[in-house]
Amino acid sequence: MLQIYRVLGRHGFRDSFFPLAFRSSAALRGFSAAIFSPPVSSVKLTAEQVKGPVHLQSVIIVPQATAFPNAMTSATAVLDKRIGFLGSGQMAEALARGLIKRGLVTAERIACNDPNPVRKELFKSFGAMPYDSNVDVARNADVLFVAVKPQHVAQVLTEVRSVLTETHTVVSIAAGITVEKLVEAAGPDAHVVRVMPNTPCLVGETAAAMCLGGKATPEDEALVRTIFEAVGKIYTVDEKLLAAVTGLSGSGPAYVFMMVEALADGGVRAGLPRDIAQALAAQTVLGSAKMVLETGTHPGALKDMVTSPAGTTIAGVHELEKAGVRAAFMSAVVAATERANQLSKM
Ligand SMILES: NC(=O)C1=CN([C@@H]2O[C@H](COP(=O)(O)OP(=O)(O)OC[C@H]3O[C@@H](n4cnc5c(N)ncnc54)[C@H](O)[C@@H]3O)[C@@H](O)[C@H]2O)C=CC1
Ligand SMILES: O=C(O)[C@@H]1CCC=N1
Repeated sequence: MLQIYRVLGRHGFRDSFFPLAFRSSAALRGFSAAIFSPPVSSVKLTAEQVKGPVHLQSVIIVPQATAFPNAMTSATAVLDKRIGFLGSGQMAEALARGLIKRGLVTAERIACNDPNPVRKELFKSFGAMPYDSNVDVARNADVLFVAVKPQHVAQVLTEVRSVLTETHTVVSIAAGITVEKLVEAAGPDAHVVRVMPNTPCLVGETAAAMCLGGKATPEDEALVRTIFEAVGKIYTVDEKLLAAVTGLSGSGPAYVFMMVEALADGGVRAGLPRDIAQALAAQTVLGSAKMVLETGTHPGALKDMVTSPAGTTIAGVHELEKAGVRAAFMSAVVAATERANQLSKM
């Protein structure tokens, strides 16, 4: 029977479970702060918990209070890798800040470059290390995020190609740039992972998907998973599905922000003060999303639970249906998906 050890949570850590094989393996080097309980072999593990040690091959657990006295949320691990950003724009900032906030990396282990000095100053302001060239970033990073606009991806990868080694994991977040193009620019030996994240990684709630390319290994995949699971959720998909991911979750925050803004406007129109209307709108979206995720109940059934016969909600729902709101959301996802497909052909 699989023997399970429990690593007791300390200083805000969640308890973790490890199969016996990992108790003495290299994967646990550095777990000096962890306390092992007696084996608890009867414990029921979720698939995620069993996968845990695999993800932890490149991390070291330390007590959060020692490592990150100012961390805003509890972290389970510190990544033993340096992170680099080629391009320090909106998405790079959201990811960098999210990773720091979650305590996965310390800011000084984040390298970045950008031709815009304002962006470099901004990264410097939260403790990251700006460099003068993309090559310098690559030399000072193990995980190298390509976070420029799609049309600049080939150029920046070609620039750093000569300094890439097999220890680099190159992660492109560019919409529509295929792994084939990434490998063409980075070289056939590059460990390439293509990810489509979204900006809520800033608050630890990204919805992302990835696929592997070039010489990328399961270790690269596990590493990228560790990074994105620190700031939300990530799924591995076939590359052909990444355009749809881009149309749904990559672009999706914009649709939801528009919805929150419009709901708040409706509240103001109905007489609420702006600040209360906006807070109620955002909290309603948050709570409803949580109900979908945590209950596993179909959203249609959850909607039915709100709509009383001849009540208020059905009157509102009727207006949404008359305006074609469902078709509008579907069309938005499809249009953004088509645009992502266009980008990959350019
Ligand atoms: N913004 C979003 O919500 C999401 C963006 N993405 C992808 O992330 C990538 C970046 O998007 P954003 O952050 O929104 O764009 P952005 O325009 O905010 O950031 C791109 C940055 O790259 C810099 N840059 C341009 N040429 C460069 C070079 N040669 N070397 C280094 N830096 C250079 C620009 O100065 C800019 O600051 C895009 O490929 C996009 O498809 C993916 C998912 C979501
Ligand atoms: O609008 C864009 O092209 C990027 C990709 C996904 C979200 N923003």
